[in-house]
Amino acid sequence: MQTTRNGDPKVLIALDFADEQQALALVAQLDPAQCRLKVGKEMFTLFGPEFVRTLVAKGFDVFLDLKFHDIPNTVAKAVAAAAELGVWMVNVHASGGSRMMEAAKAALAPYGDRAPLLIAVTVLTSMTAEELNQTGVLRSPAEQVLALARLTQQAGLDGVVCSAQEASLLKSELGPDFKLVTPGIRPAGSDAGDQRRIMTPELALKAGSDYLVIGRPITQAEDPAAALSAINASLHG
Ligand SMILES: O=c1ccn([C@@H]2O[C@H](COP(=O)(O)O)[C@@H](O)[C@H]2O)c(=O)[nH]1
Repeated sequence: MQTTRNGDPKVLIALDFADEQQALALVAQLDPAQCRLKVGKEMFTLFGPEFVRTLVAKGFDVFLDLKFHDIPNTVAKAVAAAAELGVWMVNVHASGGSRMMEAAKAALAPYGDRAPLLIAVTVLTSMTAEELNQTGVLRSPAEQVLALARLTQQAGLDGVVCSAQEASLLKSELGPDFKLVTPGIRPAGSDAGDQRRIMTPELALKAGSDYLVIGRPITQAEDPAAALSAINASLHG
């Protein structure tokens, strides 16, 4: 598993921008010891691997959030390509199944200590119980998250993406070392937007989240660096 030069900042800032220069202007105000960065589908599709390499070269730990979901051979090759970029974390969808997750894990073995953390998405934090039911899953979000997290742990991955609302359940069922990465984080008073299973940063950390994914509450703030500092202060307080 990749060792990091930056300590262990808890906040992963979701860089969801259509304009690369706007994203880089924000990054210029940030310190790799205070946050990590997440690159998702929008920026990767627009600006490709070179954008990821730029962030890595600036000394940031990068979570490449492309949520791979495909046949085992394809996903294995995709996570190996992510490892080549030098990212700190990469993810797949747990609903791709055990064989797919095991293939992804095996593809990272040659990277040894340089391998990124490999985690799996359970139930998207934007989904309600009703929306989950519409996909044919009749369990509650918490039950489905736990079932997929167990499958992920059995496949040998490092952790899952879930909402902070499931964090205490997962920590008690799966143990302290299994990493919980939680989007849907909203400081008190901020707009939920399309997120549904949300929690404040302080409560998420107390509930057992290892890493908090925070996008718009920081990136759309009048002063993003100040918004990050306030969140970090609330976590240490
Ligand atoms: O279940 C999930 C998985 C991924 N995400 C991603 O996290 C960020 C959240 O951004 P906000 O602006 O804080 O809502 C975004 O990039 C999503 O693609 C998620 O929200 N939920």
